[in-house]
Amino acid sequence: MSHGWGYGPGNGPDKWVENYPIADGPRQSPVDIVPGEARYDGALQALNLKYDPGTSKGIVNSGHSFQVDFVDDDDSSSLKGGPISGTYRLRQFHFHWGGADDRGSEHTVAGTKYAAELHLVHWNTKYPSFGDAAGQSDGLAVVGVFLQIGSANAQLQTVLDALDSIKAKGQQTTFTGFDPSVLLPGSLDYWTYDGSLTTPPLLESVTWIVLKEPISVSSDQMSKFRSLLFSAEGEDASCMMDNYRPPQPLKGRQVRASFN
Ligand SMILES: CC[C@H](C)CCC(=O)Nc1ccc(S(N)(=O)=O)cc1
Ligand SMILES: [Zn+2]
Repeated sequence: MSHGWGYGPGNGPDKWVENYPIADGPRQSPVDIVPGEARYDGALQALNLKYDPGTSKGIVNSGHSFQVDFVDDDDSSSLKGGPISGTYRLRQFHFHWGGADDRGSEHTVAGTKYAAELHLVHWNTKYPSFGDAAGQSDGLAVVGVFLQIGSANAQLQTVLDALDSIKAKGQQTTFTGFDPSVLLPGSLDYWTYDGSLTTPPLLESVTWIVLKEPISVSSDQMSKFRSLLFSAEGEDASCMMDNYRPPQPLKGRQVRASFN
């Protein structure tokens, strides 16, 4: 069996460069966002997110996270405005989280780690498909939302209630009628910078849009994330947690802020 990438001591983020040399590239993600060093850019437009619950399709345990996949045959669920030009279609959303409430996010804010981070993955419709877009410098746009420990999040709970049926790697089930807008915070203020996928193949094709305001998640809800397995049915069970890549060097990149 191939010794695929993961988050363990033998195949984790420090080892990825062996099979994915771009791991040491010039525009890798995530990064530490230092608010005092982010430059306000008045030319940045407001985010224009339009999501149609009719496009949500299913939920799957990918073995690295779990994701909700969307029908992306038209612009029903799409992102416009913000730092991007044109229309980017929603493909999927997923999360990264820690083994304890003090860690789990990929981006950090002046060194602060959040308990988890939501990624809404969109692709540029100037390219024929997600796979094509993923290989282009302006191909993807990912909206990142921090999850901060606090009161239970009822909207998030509807997603967590589906996890019992996708406990092991490769398991999936239908997940229709879900509007991901309910997972967004009140403010759409954001930081933005040019980066990459945060897991292999680590392609440098992502315009990152990280929201400043976190959403809440309770400690009990975080335990639900950790009840998933990295492993497939019949394999030695290994709990899915700490599936985050630590911050990478900025290498001269500027993080811009949409707010003052
Ligand atoms: C060509 C197909 C594509 C590269 C492989 C499948 C895929 O979608 N990967 C992916 C998506 C998002 C992130 S993140 N964590 O949001 O940066 C990381 C990895
Ligand atoms: Zn992600």
